[in-house]
Amino acid sequence: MVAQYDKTPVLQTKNLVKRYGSVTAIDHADFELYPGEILAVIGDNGAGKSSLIKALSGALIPDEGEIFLDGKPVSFSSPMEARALGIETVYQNLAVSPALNIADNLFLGRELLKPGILGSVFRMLDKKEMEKRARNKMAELGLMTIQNISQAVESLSGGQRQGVAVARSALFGSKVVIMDEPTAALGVKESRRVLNLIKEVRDRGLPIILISHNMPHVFEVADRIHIHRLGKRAATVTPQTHTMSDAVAIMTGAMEVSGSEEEAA
Ligand SMILES: Nc1ncnc2c1ncn2[C@@H]1O[C@H](COP(=O)(O)OP(=O)(O)OP(=O)(O)O)[C@@H](O)[C@H]1O
Repeated sequence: MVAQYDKTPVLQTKNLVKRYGSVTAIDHADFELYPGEILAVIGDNGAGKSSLIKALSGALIPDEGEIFLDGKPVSFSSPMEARALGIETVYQNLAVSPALNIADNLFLGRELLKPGILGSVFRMLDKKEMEKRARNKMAELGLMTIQNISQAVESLSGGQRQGVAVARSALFGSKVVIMDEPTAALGVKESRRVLNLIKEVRDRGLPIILISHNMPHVFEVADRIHIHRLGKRAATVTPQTHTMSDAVAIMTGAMEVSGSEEEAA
């Protein structure tokens, strides 16, 4: 799917504010994610990226401002509410439960029950159906180098584990997938696989917000790059119009971006 910048943003914020005492973590931040794109969010430590992502995923309730999903105002008071609306977040650390198998991980917290009375009254899990759907999703995303869906996740490599987390988000994220530093703990080869997977998810129609400190990764996969500084967007650039050093300069305040450039980007 090609990014559609003439459409209504899938996810948008206007004038979002979050204060922690005297610290303003989100300072009237605007943000837009368009259909079909990978939008990277970058910024220096403490710029407010996590706070923004938490607001978008229901983990933080903003003090002011608005969030729009498909153009409609929304508010979430918990990550569960954001998930129910199709916003799925893959956190770096809480990606998977090692002791569980792949299928169980994919359906963790959203287990399918058997049809009829076995499910509705006896709450029996539909293991076969979950395994079938898990296998299909993993195959669809090119992850079936992992042969055995009932293999414990602790026996997988870091990249494969991240793959399971990405597959889970693709399975349930109906509108948006947010990925927080998905390659941070991975080696070169594994990072490559996960980056390809991220592109695959985008190409299948789910827009992605990618938070990363890894500039080469950002510049490789992002369609646009939202640069966050001092609690708000300093600029939105693309890998075609700006270099990595431009992005770092904007991030640190060494390069000023005029209002019109910000608007045009
Ligand atoms: N729960 C909190 N209580 C108090 N201050 C907070 C809290 N969470 C974030 N902050 C402050 O808000 C500001 C933005 O933090 P945030 O974690 O959003 O930045 P970040 O860009 O994600 O940083 P990093 O890249 O280091 O993770 C920082 O000054 C931080 O100290």
